[in-house]
Amino acid sequence: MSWADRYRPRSLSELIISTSSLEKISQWLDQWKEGVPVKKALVLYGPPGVGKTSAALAIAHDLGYPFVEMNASDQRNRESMKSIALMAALYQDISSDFGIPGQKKIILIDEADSIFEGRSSETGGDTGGISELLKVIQRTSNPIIITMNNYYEFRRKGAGKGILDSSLAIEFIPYKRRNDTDYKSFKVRLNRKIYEILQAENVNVDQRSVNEIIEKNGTDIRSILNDLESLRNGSSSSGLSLRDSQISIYNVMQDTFRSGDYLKVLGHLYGKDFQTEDYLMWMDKNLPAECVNETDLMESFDLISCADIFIGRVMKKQHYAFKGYAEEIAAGVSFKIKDKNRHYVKYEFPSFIMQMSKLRERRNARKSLSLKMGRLTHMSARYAMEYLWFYNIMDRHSPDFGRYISEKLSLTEPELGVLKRKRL
Ligand SMILES: Nc1ncnc2c1ncn2[C@@H]1O[C@H](COP(=O)(O)OP(=O)(O)OP(=O)(O)O)[C@@H](O)[C@H]1O
Repeated sequence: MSWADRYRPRSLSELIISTSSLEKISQWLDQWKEGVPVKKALVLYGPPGVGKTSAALAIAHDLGYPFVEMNASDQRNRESMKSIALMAALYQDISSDFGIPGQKKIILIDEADSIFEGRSSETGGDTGGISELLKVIQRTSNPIIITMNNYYEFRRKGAGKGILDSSLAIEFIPYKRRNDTDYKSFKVRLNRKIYEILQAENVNVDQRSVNEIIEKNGTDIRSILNDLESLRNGSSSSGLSLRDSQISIYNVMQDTFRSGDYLKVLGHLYGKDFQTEDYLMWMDKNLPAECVNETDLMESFDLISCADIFIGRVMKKQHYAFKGYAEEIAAGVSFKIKDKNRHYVKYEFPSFIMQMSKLRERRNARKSLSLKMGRLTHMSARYAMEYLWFYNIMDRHSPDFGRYISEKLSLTEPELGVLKRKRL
């Protein structure tokens, strides 16, 4: 199943449409909950891939009605329209026979404008199907939803005008200008949807590539999702690829543990934009959870420690060519793990990196606190740093001191932590 199908909005609240369109649809739904409204048909029109069919399905879901669907491009003739009408009528009769009063169903006529395709103009392109549809609308007590691309073309032909006049028509994507607030909210919601899909699919694409895809496809969400998916499959026509985009440490690690494809992992490592030493730390932390076989675990750790030696040489001698050696050795873990773990493993953040970042934060807080205290007491930051122990004692013996200093110097949370000598 494609991403566009898998992530089709199920309810109206998940649909990315303008507030005014949503309001109109909601009002129409409310009317159906109370009885049979004057406008029994809802026409949703707009360019492809903007959510017309999804909206119809979401309406059926939200109303809790079953639906009968007819794709007009498949069966364009009078008979099929008749059978729809018959089914709708039958359904109600059966419902009332079984004592289920008022059970309605939605009749969906998808891509209605294709009913005219290839028809002669003598009858306005209509072979009877459209006039039959008009009759269904007039007689039915079921909600009818009609989707189409070209509203004005439809209106010009046969009974098209009659249908549109007796329906509530809503245009999809009526963004007038690019700085329109609806367009802005469309982009925010679209980005959120994309982010959620990428998370669920465990795929990492950088924002630049996402923006380019949105820019290229405009408001066609189906094409946007298709392009993103083809990026993942490596068959993108957009000129972008995951290589250009950021590949997360998480994905590379997963490929190292599970793909068994040494060259693929090496390719990721050459194009990565994270540090090799971070990659080694992540591997070190998560190897035990991934390896189900002790020998695999031992041999993999051996490779990681070997790679670490080369990273050490990079740091000591500033010999950056050794980084490549470290990567080639570490990627070897992909063929060391022979027994693949088939279960889901939640990777953990390496505690060392976390500890280091906390230490870095603490060091910076020490510096900035010393600078502030130095200014207050007319001494250098370096000198003030030597007296931090003293300020801490002052604070412990007189809580007012801490409060006073904190307010006077507008101390940040980490700086206050240093003053109070809070543990990391
Ligand atoms: N407004 C939207 N909100 C959320 N997802 C959308 C929206 N529009 C399209 N999509 C995504 O694109 C897919 C295709 O949308 P849909 O079939 O509803 O478009 P359409 O407007 O009916 O297109 P067409 O005119 O080609 O039939 C959906 O399954 C969904 O994943």
